[in-house]
Amino acid sequence: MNRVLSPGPRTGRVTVPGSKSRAHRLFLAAALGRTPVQLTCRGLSDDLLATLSCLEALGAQVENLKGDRFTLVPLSAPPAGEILLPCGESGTTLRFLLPLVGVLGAEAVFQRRGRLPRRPLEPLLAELTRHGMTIRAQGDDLFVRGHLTPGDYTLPGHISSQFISGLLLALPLLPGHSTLTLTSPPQSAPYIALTEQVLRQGGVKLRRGENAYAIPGGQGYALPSPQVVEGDWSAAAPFLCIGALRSAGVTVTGLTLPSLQGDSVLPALLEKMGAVVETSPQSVTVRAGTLRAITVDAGPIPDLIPPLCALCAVARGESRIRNARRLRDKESDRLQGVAELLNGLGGKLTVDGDDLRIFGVPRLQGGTADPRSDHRLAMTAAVAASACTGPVTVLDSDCVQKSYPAFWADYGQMTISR
Ligand SMILES: O=C(O)C1=C[C@@H](OP(=O)(O)O)[C@@H](O)[C@H](O)C1
Ligand SMILES: C=C(OP(=O)(O)O)C(=O)O
Repeated sequence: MNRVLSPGPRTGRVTVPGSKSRAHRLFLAAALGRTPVQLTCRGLSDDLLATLSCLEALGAQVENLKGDRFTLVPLSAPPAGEILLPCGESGTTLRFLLPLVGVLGAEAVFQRRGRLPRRPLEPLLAELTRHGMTIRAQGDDLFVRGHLTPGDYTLPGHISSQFISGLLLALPLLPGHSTLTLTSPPQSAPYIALTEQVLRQGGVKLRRGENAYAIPGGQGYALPSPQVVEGDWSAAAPFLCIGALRSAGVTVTGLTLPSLQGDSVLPALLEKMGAVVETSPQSVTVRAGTLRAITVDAGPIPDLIPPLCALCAVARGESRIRNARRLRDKESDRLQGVAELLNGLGGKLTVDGDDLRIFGVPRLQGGTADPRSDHRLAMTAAVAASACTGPVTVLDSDCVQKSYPAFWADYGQMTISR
């Protein structure tokens, strides 16, 4: 559905959904444990529902679903025969479940939608194949069988941290000792820290050396119950950026500080740009200041970059987003996509190799924004509308379902304050 956004700065208060990254990991750890875990996660998104559907297909059970709360009953043995795993467009679901299916020795078909079949997977597939699994692509589906064996695994660190997280979650369940060596320094490193946090909470041990892990086998998950998933800093980002455009500001609740989520660095980045930030244990409020350009390394915070670019588009001076090549491998080519989307609304952005250069202008004009079916680009258009003089038409705005189904409802509740 196309959606027309009125121009102008917004003010209001928003409660964000539970962290998608933390929830994926907790759901897996719960499904692989011995006793049921009660989970509360505000605003389950399509990606999280995909993970839950796959875990159910593998034999776990979702029980007593009431609003945002449910009980996950662990899987014992996966059902015999070919199991269909509907991953939707979720990279995390696919990359985390591939090695786990090998641990379970299940025969499965990973179903991929949207851009997912074209996102990077090769290095992970090569390691899984080298360690006992058979993987065959047919159209958008991946046919997988075989038992994963313990041993020495090697992965590049700079393509997707999800390859690394997937192996770290699965290898401790194998009967023997494994190692995982990274051949290049990890990007998206905070996401690996989130994985290590859930492993610790599940009582799973591993030793981290420099770019290598030693992973004892024969372990199992024992996640304490209940678990309440903390708020999602990536989902909060568009609203916090909108707050920086108006002195009345925006308050976001449901977040935790400090948090291991890499995107929790946003308040510090906004302060550096000149916004006024107040944090309390319950909320974060961002208000306008005189916005100035910033230079940011996209490596640890890829999902923050699109909404931040909308703010940089109207900050004084030239902003630089460095090391942003991996933005090309997300639900869309976000490097090109964010530049074209904001330029279409009156911004001045250029892609310069792996960097983005953003030349701040006083106001954006508005127009049509094509998010390329990418939720983070659709939310970026919503930030941009707050800095526009004319309306913004967002094409295919429902793509926000991937991470934040209530996004437009929450956005619509803010008031436009001129
Ligand atoms: O592990 C995770 O939860 C994620 C890791 C990041 O991907 P990459 O490691 O591919 O950068 C991030 O962009 C994605 O939205 C979620
Ligand atoms: C890239 C994302 O998710 P995934 O890799 O899980 O598809 C995202 O949510 O921005």
